[in-house]
Amino acid sequence: MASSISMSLDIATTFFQLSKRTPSSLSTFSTTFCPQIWKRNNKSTVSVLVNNNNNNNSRMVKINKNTYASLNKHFSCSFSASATTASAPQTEDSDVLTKIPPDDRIPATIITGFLGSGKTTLLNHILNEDHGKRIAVIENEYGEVDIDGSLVASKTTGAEDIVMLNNGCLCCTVRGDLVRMIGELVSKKKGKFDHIVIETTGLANPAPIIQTFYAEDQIFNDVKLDGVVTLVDAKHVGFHLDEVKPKGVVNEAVEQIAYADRIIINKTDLVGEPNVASVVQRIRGINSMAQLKRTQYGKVDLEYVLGIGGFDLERIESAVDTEGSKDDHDHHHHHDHDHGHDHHHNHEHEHEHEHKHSHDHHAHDHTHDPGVSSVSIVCEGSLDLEKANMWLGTLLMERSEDIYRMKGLLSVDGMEERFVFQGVHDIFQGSPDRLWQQEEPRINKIVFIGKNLDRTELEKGFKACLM
Ligand SMILES: Nc1nc2c(ncn2[C@@H]2O[C@H](COP(=O)(O)OP(=O)(O)OP(=O)(O)O)[C@@H](O)[C@H]2O)c(=O)[nH]1
Repeated sequence: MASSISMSLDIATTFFQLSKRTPSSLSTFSTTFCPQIWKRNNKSTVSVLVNNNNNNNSRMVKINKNTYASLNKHFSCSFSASATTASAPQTEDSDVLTKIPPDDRIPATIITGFLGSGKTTLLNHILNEDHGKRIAVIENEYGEVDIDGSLVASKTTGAEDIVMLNNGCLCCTVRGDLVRMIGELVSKKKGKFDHIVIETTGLANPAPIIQTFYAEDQIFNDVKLDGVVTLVDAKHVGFHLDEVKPKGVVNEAVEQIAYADRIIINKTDLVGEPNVASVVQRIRGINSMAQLKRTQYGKVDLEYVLGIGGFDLERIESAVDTEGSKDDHDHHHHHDHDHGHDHHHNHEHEHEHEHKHSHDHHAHDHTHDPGVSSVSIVCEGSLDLEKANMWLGTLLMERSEDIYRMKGLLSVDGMEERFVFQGVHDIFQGSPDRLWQQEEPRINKIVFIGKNLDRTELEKGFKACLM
């Protein structure tokens, strides 16, 4: 074990290893954010927020340009890092370390989806189901009259349900309101509810809402993001996805799918199976990580939408493991695959075979795809720590705007535990988790979802880090 401990300490000095942020009293410090020089206390865990944009994160510190000059030429970025005492501190003499401490914060689910896709219908379904959970609802209505609010309110039966309303779009004008609302909920009603559900407007881009959960200490310490659920209107989604936006303007329908942990293809009563199959195919091209379900009137099991753990490091494995094959409609897929196959469907069934080698035969070629897509890398072997640090660090600095979400499970040379990580743009969380078993093949798995992803380049970068 001694070697493991010294390795842990060694790795702890690096960017790669320093990033599990746990809720607690946050202490903030400035850092040059340099893997080689930054040391952490072994009894603390740390998260890193790499910030490329002008978000007004109060913990932002300027990077020391000289230190990082060799790593990155584009030095407009600033960085912040926060150290916090882990709730399950590691001790130097403990044999088996609890790497990922328990998290008892209140879970929050974001329900998103284009206008009319069925968000309120789903919300009502959630509130009316007999699940024993006390749910606080934050409703975001864009416009003067909060029609959605009254719809929800009229159907809300549980006394603990709290309906909160506001005007403006959560993703732009009212982020501050969201922070305040959650803050108020927590301070005034803590203990009176078990889950927060936030329904966004149909035009919301989920990214800033997701980031709010990490950027604001006030929220981060009490509430954890459980997952993003995206409703898709089976009939109209194709039209929305195709909509060409002016340069620099996001296509919300694409964004909402890209950030999702769970996708609900709703209104399947309005279209035939071939249409649904093609919708599935398009969605898979954007987001191959999310689970997918087809429904009518948002009728899904509540476990599908609540308690997802989409941002939990403990659940990375299940996210990257079955990546690409998580459609509730397997039967139809096999059917489509047999008769009307194309490379997208192949993709959904080929991961099993690809574990022994990297994705040279990856059926889903997104190379130079200017749109939003998914790229996965599955490859056996162990990574050179320094190279991997450099690769991921550089990638985050240069491409964080384009990388919407990423999840990974890595084997690092000399490290006895698996390293798991997840990221949303400039937010990166990582931690060692369980030990590799003796006979277990050391397979690395990474999934990226983002814009302008070049699979060949990503694979090349990854492979260059292998021992
Ligand atoms: N046919 C059909 N209609 C549905 C289904 N689900 C919801 N609807 C109807 O679609 C309309 C829009 O549903 P909402 O739940 O209000 O959709 P929303 O996403 O909250 O809409 P916005 O708040 O405008 O973004 C309502 O009239 C629903 O009754 C479905 O599966 N099939």
